[in-house]
Amino acid sequence: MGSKFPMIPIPKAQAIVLEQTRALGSEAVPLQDALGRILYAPVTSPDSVPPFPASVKDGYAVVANDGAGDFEVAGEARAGVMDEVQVQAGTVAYITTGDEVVDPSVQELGPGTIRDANRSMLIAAAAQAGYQVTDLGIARDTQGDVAGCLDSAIAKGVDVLITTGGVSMGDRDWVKPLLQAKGTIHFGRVLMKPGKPLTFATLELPQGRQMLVFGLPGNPVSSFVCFHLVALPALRKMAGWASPGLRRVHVRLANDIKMDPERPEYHRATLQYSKCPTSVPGVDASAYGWWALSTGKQASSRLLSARSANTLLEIPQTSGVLPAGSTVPALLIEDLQGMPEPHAVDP
Ligand SMILES: Nc1nc2c(c(=O)[nH]1)N[C@H]1C(S)=C(S)[C@@H](COP(=O)(O)OP(=O)(O)OC[C@H]3O[C@@H](n4cnc5c(N)ncnc54)[C@H](O)[C@@H]3O)O[C@H]1N2
Ligand code: MOO
Repeated sequence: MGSKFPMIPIPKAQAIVLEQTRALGSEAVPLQDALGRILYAPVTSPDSVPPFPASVKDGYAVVANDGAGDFEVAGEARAGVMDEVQVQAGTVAYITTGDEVVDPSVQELGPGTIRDANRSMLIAAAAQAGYQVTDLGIARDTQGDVAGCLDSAIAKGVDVLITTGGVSMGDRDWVKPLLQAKGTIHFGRVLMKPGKPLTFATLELPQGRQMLVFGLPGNPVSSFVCFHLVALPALRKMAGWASPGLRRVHVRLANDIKMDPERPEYHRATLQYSKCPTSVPGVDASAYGWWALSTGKQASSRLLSARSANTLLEIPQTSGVLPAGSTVPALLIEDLQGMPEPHAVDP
């Protein structure tokens, strides 16, 4: 029997998620924990900048009243008179599911077990977005264990819960049935590769609050792609970003890419500014440009396809091959500080 959830396109899934995501008021965090967070309200400095005559160095002088002004979080320490700052509120928790999944620190893998690749990856990705994630451990594939972990997220009153695994069609895939019993599933299948069984639900919490739940597929790459495409924009909106979607640029392919007639693919690639890093017919080998180099085989179990990936190429759902040299839309998932240096391909 097929899934009862309609397959929806990714832009629709993203729109549903953002519609359900609210800004949540403010919380105080120590200044040093405010990296990546958005100020809840403007902060005004009582001091002039610079706070003493330094015109030789700085090239200007101000009177005290001219020096006051609003600061982003990065400038907050200079704004002064505080060791805490009010930022947009929001809490996040994470649960791995799977009988076969074990803590990565185990010395030797037993038969039929696999180290948990998703937990550290997703907790780190949420940390990059400014959230310290509560780790709720590993739930076994039993109704009781998954329900127990969901209940502890509810008891903690977290605003966002991210889970991996247990969202497909097996009789031990408990995430969807439990979310349906405890809340509302907004979608349970998305037309995307990888990540088809991606699930999004909302659960009502006391005092009119709600918890957003992202049931990401267990395959490590599927969870990585789904996190960036669907959960990250929600975290950004909750954090106060006015425009929380991934930034799209247009780049040229350095490799041929085979397309899939069944699903649009989010192909992991490294975007770099360089001469063309491969030999592409008709391309001037001495000219610089923005090139996307595929990370190789894109199987959803091959986490190496995420290594060095700073972009997801939006490969259309159709048959045939997109030849190297074609221009494609690309979603940025990292800053570009780590991209290969141009001179690395131009000694
Ligand atoms: N009848 C159907 N079966 C499946 C469908 C379908 O449409 N109909 N879709 C397939 C697709 S596509 C995906 S993606 C998977 C996702 O299923 P689950 O979310 O239930 O994932 P699991 O079965 O729990 O795990 C999949 C795979 O990944 C490994 N895994 C899981 N968690 C981790 C982890 N934390 N660290 C490392 N590896 C992990 C797990 O061992 C499995 O090998 O469903 C298909 N099935
Ligand atoms: O949609 Mo699944 O993520 O292809 O393996």
